[in-house]
Amino acid sequence: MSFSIIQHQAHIPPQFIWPDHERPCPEAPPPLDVPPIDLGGFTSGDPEAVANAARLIDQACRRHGFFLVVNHGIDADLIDRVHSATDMFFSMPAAEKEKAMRKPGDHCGYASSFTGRFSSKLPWKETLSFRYSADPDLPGLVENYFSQTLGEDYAAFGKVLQEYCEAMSGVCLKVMEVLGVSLGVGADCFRDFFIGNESIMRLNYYPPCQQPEAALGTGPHCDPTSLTILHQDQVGGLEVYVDQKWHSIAPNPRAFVVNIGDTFMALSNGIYKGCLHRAVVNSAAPRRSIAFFLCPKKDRVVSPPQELLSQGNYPRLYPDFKWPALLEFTQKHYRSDMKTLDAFVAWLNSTTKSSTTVKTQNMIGLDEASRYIKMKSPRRYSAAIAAEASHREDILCIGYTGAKIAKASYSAANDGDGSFGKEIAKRQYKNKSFDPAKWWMNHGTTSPNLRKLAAKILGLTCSSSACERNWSAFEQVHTKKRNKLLHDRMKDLVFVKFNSKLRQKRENNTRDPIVVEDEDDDGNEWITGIIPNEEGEQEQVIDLTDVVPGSSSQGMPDQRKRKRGQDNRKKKKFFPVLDDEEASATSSSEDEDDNDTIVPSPSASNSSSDDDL
Ligand SMILES: C=C1C[C@]23C[C@H]1CC[C@H]2[C@]1(C)CCC[C@@](C)(C(=O)O)[C@H]1[C@@H]3C(=O)O
Ligand SMILES: O=C(O)CCC(=O)C(=O)O
Ligand SMILES: [Fe+2]
Repeated sequence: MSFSIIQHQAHIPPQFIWPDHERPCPEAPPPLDVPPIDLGGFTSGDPEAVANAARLIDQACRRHGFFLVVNHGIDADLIDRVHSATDMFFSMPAAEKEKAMRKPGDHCGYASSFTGRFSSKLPWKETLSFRYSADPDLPGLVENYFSQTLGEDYAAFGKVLQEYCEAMSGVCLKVMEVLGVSLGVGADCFRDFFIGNESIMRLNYYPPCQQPEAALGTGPHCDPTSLTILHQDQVGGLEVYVDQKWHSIAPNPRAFVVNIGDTFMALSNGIYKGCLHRAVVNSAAPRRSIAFFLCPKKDRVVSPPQELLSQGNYPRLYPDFKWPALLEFTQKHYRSDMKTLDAFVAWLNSTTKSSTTVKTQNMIGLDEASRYIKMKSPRRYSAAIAAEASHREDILCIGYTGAKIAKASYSAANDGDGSFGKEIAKRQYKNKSFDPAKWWMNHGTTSPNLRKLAAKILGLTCSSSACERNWSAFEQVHTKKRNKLLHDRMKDLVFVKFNSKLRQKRENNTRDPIVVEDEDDDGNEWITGIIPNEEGEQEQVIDLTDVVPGSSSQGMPDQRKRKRGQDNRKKKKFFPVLDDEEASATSSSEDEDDNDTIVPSPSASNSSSDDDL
């Protein structure tokens, strides 16, 4: 679909028509008050200029993430040459532009109206995107792209854009210094993170549209990248959504419009925000904007600096990730909008459950939480680690909530708040073996709601091993051949088996817990009460009446003799619990059972899948 045709049509194709609630405002929106950051002043090192720049950028980024950069030092002539080159490219015949056609799943190349990419709400624009790398080992990446993709006739075009990208990379690093100072982590912190950045340059061309009230040049979105440096021409059309309404950002040829992207929002642990913005079109004149999207090197892990977290900006809002994963998500799985980062995190969690391609070291809010927990309370730490190991948001939240509770109790106990401040509360808090749930039940009266929550969460078992052992006992009772036991009987058998083993362990306390004994249970004689002795003839039944609740002597199988092969396994106490008919029912299959491999006692290796946790 070529704009050279549709841009003159009174009625635009339906795919370009946006739903009413997303259409441009009928009236021109009010201008957004974006502070001009004097980059030259900051760079001069003048304390007042530095402080002023940091203050203004902090205010803007905590609110909407947009600001202007002035006194940036970029040659106005260079900017003009880029706009001219942009005009030249988009005025070429479609066939020429299509030599650089974007390939599906790739963010580079020429795209027109995005017909091949989205089925509705198509943006009214043509774009040309390409990679830039600040890596000194990759000089001239932009220049080469143009020569190789469009031919040597475009070498000069590529040279201009290469020079512009290098200038943009420099401006970004300077802005990162200001952001570092404003967040109190130092000028080098974020700057160093983006050294050698592998960024994206995009030329936007918005043709005139005969139904501008129903179309959008670029739909509402937050940039998934780290920082965007945008230079728009004098036509205007950029709008930002702040305080529940759209605002315009007036063109200013001497200023770059800069905004925080999702990746930097994650880097700042949500302190600085990416913001919803869009581009509207008009029926009279084409509009151009040039966007440089700063992205970190592909191997950089996007994780807030420790200095930020130790300042108490905690818990973690986003897990660790690498930019290529987010980029792939926007190119192959999700159309960037205002929820891209949240959708990405959910996607990340689901993919990390099935693969380890993405480091799962920091799940949602947990890494710092579990570090805190470990420092304060090993038991809570184990809850968090179990949660982390389980990849389960609900348990993750417990881990994270556990940390908050740990933090609350720690500060309360130390600040001497109410019931928390009693000597016994402090003493028991310092006692690491004291049960945290009991601590809260004893001393949480000052905050009853938190006490209830704490008791629930800190009282949770943080591992499933007890359940696993029980399920293993179940597997030894319910076999493929003994599968007709009634539900209650089944429960009783598992109860007796599980507890008889516990009793054996307790009685047989000489057992070295390290040595894993061959804990076979002799083909389940414990169920029928038929126990082979050393010679294999004498069979003996032990009356359970006083041991197993609900069993009755008449239910006990009487003595039966049965020839057995020499059985030199250790004689063990087992408790017959089947009544006669069931015993006979199983005894016929019992012989078959004998050739079942004896199921080993539940082992730690019985790892459960996530689903079981
Ligand atoms: C990584 C990117 C994806 C987009 C280009 C860069 C940064 C901004 C993204 C985008 C412009 C946000 C709005 C939707 C989008 C599809 C577009 O209109 O072009 C986005 C870009 C893209 O996915 O190509
Ligand atoms: O063209 C504009 O003014 C904004 C474009 C934009 O937001 C983008 O390309 O991400
Ligand atoms: Fe954008």
